[in-house]
Amino acid sequence: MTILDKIIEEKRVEVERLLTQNVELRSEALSRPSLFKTLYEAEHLQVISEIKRASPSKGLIAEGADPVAQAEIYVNAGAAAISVLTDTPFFKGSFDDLAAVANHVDIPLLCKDFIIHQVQIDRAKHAGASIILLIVAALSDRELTELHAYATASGLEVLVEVHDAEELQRALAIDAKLIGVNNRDLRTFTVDLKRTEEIAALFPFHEERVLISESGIWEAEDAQFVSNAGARAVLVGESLMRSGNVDETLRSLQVTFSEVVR
Ligand SMILES: O=P(O)(O)OC[C@@H](O)[C@@H](O)c1c[nH]c2ccccc12
Repeated sequence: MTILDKIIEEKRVEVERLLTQNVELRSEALSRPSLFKTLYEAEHLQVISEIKRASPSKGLIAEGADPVAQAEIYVNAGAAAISVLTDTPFFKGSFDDLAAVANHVDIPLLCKDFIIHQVQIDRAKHAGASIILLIVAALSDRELTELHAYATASGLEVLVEVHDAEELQRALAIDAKLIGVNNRDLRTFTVDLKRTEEIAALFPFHEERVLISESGIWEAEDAQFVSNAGARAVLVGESLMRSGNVDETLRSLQVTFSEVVR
């Protein structure tokens, strides 16, 4: 059993609990700018900055981090959006972290979790997120289609995460606009930025879609590599959480675009 299977198993328990507890998850209409628009109109590589306390591959990263203080640094350093991990058992995040950040920043906000049921989408929106993540590898075609439609109808944007050519086709089949390549294999934890290059070679850049490169971005050179391949944004967690100068690290990643996306 892979770690992804274990996480999904845990999510099924979480969903059962949410459904039986009948938690009140109605929420107001959203008022955050569109991430798609922000990225599509950008003039240089954009950074989606993540609040990440721990991960199954790295263990503790920054357990005691203050998500609000971290988010404020991200905003001031020009982050296009903020991602907050909300899974507790494996990532030590929470919906309290997400809600706290939501109350302090007004840029696009991603609820980073393993979504397998609509009730999790309601919960993400309730906590103040404007974007949810759907991981193609964790979902059947039917689940992917239904959850994508449900989130979109709820007024949320959806980042659809892929790892190979077949998953890219599944993302395109549901007309995903924001497509993320995870450079980390969620089954083996191997990180390879060439994943972005491979997917970019198959990506329909002439259509109104945005390619985002996720994971394993540490320095400007990494950012430039995926930017040259055609990414409009990077999703960065660990290097920002560990940085002694978050502002400087984040600014250094906002490199120039390649011709591919112009
Ligand atoms: O810490 P990194 O290597 O910069 O990675 C950030 C982000 O891409 C990673 O946290 C991530 C990408 N997709 C995910 C899906 C679930 C959990 C986490 C992730």
